[in-house]
Amino acid sequence: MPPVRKPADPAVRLDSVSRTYGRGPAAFTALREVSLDVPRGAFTAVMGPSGSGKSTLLHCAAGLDRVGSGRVWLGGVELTGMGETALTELRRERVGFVFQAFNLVPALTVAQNVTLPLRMAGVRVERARVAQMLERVGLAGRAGHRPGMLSGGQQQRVAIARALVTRPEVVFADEPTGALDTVTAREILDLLREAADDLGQTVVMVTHDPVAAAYADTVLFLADGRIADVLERPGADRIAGRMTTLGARA
Ligand SMILES: Nc1ncnc2c1ncn2[C@@H]1O[C@H](COP(=O)(O)OP(=O)(O)OP(=O)(O)O)[C@@H](O)[C@H]1O
Repeated sequence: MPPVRKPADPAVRLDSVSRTYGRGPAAFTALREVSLDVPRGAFTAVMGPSGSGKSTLLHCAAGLDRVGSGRVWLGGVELTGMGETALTELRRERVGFVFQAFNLVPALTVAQNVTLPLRMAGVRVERARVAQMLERVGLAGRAGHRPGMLSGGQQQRVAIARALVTRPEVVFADEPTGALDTVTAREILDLLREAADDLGQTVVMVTHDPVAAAYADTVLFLADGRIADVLERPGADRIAGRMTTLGARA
């Protein structure tokens, strides 16, 4: 009899996740029984009207926020019920983050910013690996510069190198192009796309921009805290059209 192959664990799994902010009459349910699997090595975009729960979904999946009910796994490890210390460690070692505001440490050089997660995790820093990461994001000559000497797009490249350097289970990007001009935004999206294609890096990105979402393999649409639709490899026009029917201005 052929061996039974167990399907590979998804990079992220949410099982019937709900999240309510506040209590009593002021309570607001931002996620309502959301279930999804994010496949490994894929680039997934999360779209939806303002307030539909995109950031809440990302924070719950990344272990930055606690769910009210339901269960969350990251790389086969269940986050739900994990203690704060274990969660912090897991985020440090298995998750990469890219934010709209770059979030670099201004007093540190580019190379020091990139190696920060490794040093915090007590992992020996391989110089060659850092050089390789800076090369990948097009900043080979900038290792000794401070973030203040770089453009916004260059700072976001540093943030991407920092997110990739630990070879995390997932890179979560929250509006990574929100503060950038169109041309620079495309360059950042190319880097995220290449991380998935060349490194097999799982990427989950929240965005408002249909053109940005069109770089992803899969686009999830949220509306009122629920998954309203999932499109595979849609073009920007189709994404914009779907957003319009969800009541958003795309
Ligand atoms: N800490 C909080 N306390 C109370 N309500 C919150 C909190 N965080 C988010 N919310 C509410 O939950 C809902 C979903 O918020 P969330 O930030 O996940 O939406 P979003 O889709 O990311 O929105 P946007 O596109 O505007 O960033 C919103 O109505 C928001 O006001």
